[in-house]
Amino acid sequence: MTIGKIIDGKLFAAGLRAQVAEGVAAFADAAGRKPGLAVVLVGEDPASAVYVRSKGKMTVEAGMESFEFKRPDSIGQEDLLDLIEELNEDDRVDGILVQLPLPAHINEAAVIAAIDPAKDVDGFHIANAGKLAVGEKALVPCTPLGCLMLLKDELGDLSGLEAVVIGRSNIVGKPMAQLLLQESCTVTVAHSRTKDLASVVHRADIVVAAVGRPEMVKGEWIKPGATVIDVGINRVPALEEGKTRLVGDVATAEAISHVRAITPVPGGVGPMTIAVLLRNTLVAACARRGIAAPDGL
Ligand SMILES: NC(=O)C1=CN([C@@H]2O[C@H](COP(=O)(O)OP(=O)(O)OC[C@H]3O[C@@H](n4cnc5c(N)ncnc54)[C@H](OP(=O)(O)O)[C@@H]3O)[C@@H](O)[C@H]2O)C=CC1
Ligand SMILES: Nc1nc(=O)c2c([nH]1)NC[C@@H]1CN(c3ccc(C(=O)N[C@@H](CCC(=O)O)C(=O)O)cc3)C=[N+]21
Ligand SMILES: [Mg+2]
Repeated sequence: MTIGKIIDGKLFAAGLRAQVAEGVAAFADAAGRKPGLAVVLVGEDPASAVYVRSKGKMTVEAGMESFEFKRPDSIGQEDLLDLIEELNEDDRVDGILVQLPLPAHINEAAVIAAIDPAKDVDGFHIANAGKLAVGEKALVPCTPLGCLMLLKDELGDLSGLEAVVIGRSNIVGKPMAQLLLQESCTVTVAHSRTKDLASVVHRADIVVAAVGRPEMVKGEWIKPGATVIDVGINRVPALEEGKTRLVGDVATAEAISHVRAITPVPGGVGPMTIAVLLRNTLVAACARRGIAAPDGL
């Protein structure tokens, strides 16, 4: 039995952040100011608050300006749209991220549509999603772009490979499929209505699991030698009373003996998402100022 490689997303992300920091310094020299990222958090969800704090810390560590806006659950849609309008007009702000999900009384699509596409560092605006779909230069969603970077680092050229993406959300599954298609993979997108998911997954040289179901993808589903990217972040009860732990969408302990390589949870895709967010903020800042973005980002 061979054991596959564990892809160190945390290490790769640290390298990317260091590269971004160099680009940030060059931008600041040329523009006379730092790139700025505004993060908007609505409500009190403790997990979201943790992510936002960690994003803010890493933004500052990369040499960028971090602006945080916390608003109560009770905020009205109009007030939220007014805040976004202010951020659109603020020249110190190059990137705007509105933490999702939003409370049920707020129309998420309307909020995303209000963000200036040039500042849409999540790549969720229809203008960016459309550009990605037709192959034009766009701000690309952070999580799938981070997954693609890990895949290219592990596999090199992806062309001709069978890729199966499990999940079809606008923020992970769909843009992931677009990116893999652009790399000339043969792409299948599976979802909750897919029949016989196990056999669909068994065709794949590349599996990207973005479902939100703890350890749903079983080891024996994986074709021997496939590369597996586990996007899932699921909090489950730990052995110790009252504690929780994070697991992905893949049963990693089983899968490890089938794969060529696999991302762990934690320490895989999650840190890449934040590093790519900083990368996108630098790219957006450069584009807004007409400054060339550093190569190889
Ligand atoms: N690491 C990171 O940085 C990030 C991690 N995540 C994590 O990734 C996971 C997915 O996130 P997201 O895309 O937002 O989730 P969504 O809930 O928006 O989408 C989940 C997708 O999985 C599909 N699905 C649900 N059940 C099954 C099933 N039994 N078999 C096959 N497909 C199924 C759904 O199908 P259908 O469309 O038919 O309902 C849907 O397309 C979550 O665990 C989330 O926490 C998300 C963002 C960033
Ligand atoms: N507008 C918007 N953009 C997002 O990109 C966005 C969002 N909303 N809402 C929530 C999801 C989730 N997400 C994660 C980012 C980092 C980790 C991450 O760093 N995870 C660590 C572990 C963190 C922990 O221990 O809890 C890891 O996997 O190693 C996870 C999840 C971004 N999201
Ligand atoms: Mg909503």
